[in-house]
Amino acid sequence: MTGVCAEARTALQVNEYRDRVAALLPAMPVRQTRVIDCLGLVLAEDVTAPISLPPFDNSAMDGYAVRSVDVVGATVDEPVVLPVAADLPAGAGDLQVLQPGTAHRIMTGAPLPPGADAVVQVELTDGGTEQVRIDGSVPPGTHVRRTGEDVVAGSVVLTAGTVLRSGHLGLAAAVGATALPVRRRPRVLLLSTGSELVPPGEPLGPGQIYESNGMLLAAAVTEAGAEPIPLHFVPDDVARFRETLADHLADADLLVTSGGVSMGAYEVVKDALTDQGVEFVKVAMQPGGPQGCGRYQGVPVVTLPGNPVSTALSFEVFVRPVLLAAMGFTDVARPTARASLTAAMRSPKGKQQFRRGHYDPAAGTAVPVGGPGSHLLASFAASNCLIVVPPDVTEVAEGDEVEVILIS
Ligand SMILES: Nc1nc2c(c(=O)[nH]1)N[C@H]1C(S)=C(S)[C@@H](COP(=O)(O)OP(=O)(O)OC[C@H]3O[C@@H](n4cnc5c(N)ncnc54)[C@H](O)[C@@H]3O)O[C@H]1N2
Ligand code: MOO
Repeated sequence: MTGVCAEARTALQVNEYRDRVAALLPAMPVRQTRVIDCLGLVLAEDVTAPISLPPFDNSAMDGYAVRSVDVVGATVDEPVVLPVAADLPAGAGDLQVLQPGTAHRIMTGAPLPPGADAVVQVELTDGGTEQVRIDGSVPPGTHVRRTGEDVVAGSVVLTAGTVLRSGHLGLAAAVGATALPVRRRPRVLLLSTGSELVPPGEPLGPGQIYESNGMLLAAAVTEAGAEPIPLHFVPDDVARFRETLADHLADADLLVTSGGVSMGAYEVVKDALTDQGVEFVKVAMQPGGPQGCGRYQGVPVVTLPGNPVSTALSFEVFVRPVLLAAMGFTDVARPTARASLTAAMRSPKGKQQFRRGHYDPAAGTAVPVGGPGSHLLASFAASNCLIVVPPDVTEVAEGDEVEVILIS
């Protein structure tokens, strides 16, 4: 009992440990990055449009460019007939002036010829190519898209801090940008540990399990917008652990390991990194109690506990916010909600519990999914929220209001 009490006293609170991890990773440098590679990243500087959009007055319809005065009073019964003096497909560059009393056949997106002030859409005509019969009048400006109506050259089109979505990237391309200033994605070295691990695809021997934390973490790093460098796994062998990292540390912004951090006899991560700049601690949370962080050979390290849900949750609570902050996101927290719990739950005293659940926004309920065990990966996968039970709460009754963190 003495050890447990001592541990409870020395355990860090979730926020304290989160701050320690957060201090490890600096903001990533800003790089001009190919537009296609910027999806989901934060724009680091304002972007100014070198051109207007549209860049020139052009037609919004397939039809005929005219002077509106030339078609005043045109109707089906009393049409106006004009000679067609030019044909303007989209991309036409060499424009003749539209002479009074003539029409130019024009396609959507083609530049409006000088002298024209309106477009008659083809449906109001006989579609002629030598001359055209126009069955309706059009006021000036009809079906004309004006220069700069959308964007004026020299104006800011994308503001620093924007999280770049498809529309923003389309706009960047529309004003001719090939690269945008964004913070580089952190490169995250991932190494799992455990002599029981076997890669999926191979037969399982006695006592063996498939390695899954590496897959989960690589996907979670990608989901966060960072770049995983998966080193897969090593057995519980300190020399192998160090050798495997040796060639890759120089390329990494962060090393994330899983397993080997608890109290057993073969804690490879703890053995390899203790007194090497990494401190191992207990955090007052469940799952995810045993943790470690620091720097190994100058590289920020976060060592996650090996149980699959512990790994997943520890990444969620400690690593994901740090990656987002390093990429320039200001809002790094997941959305939360208040919900009515549909079944009673117990929680260990002094620990912040993150139970897996299903949040139903319409009903305002949180349904616990599976039990508290940190091996219950299927329950985690079936969840869309984490139900938070604060450290000072040991029992929550059915119908009690709880905080949920929305993770998907
Ligand atoms: N005497 C104590 N034992 C344990 C304590 C403790 O405080 N005292 N803490 C428990 C808690 S809580 C956790 S969490 C685990 C953390 O242990 P490790 O980080 O050392 O993890 P391992 O022992 O290596 O593995 C735990 C568990 O997870 C499985 N595992 C590990 N890596 C993977 C992987 N890459 N893919 C799939 N599954 C993995 C492993 O087989 C074990 O079943 O310690 C408790 N023990
Ligand atoms: O704290 Mo461990 O991470 O529950 O299973």
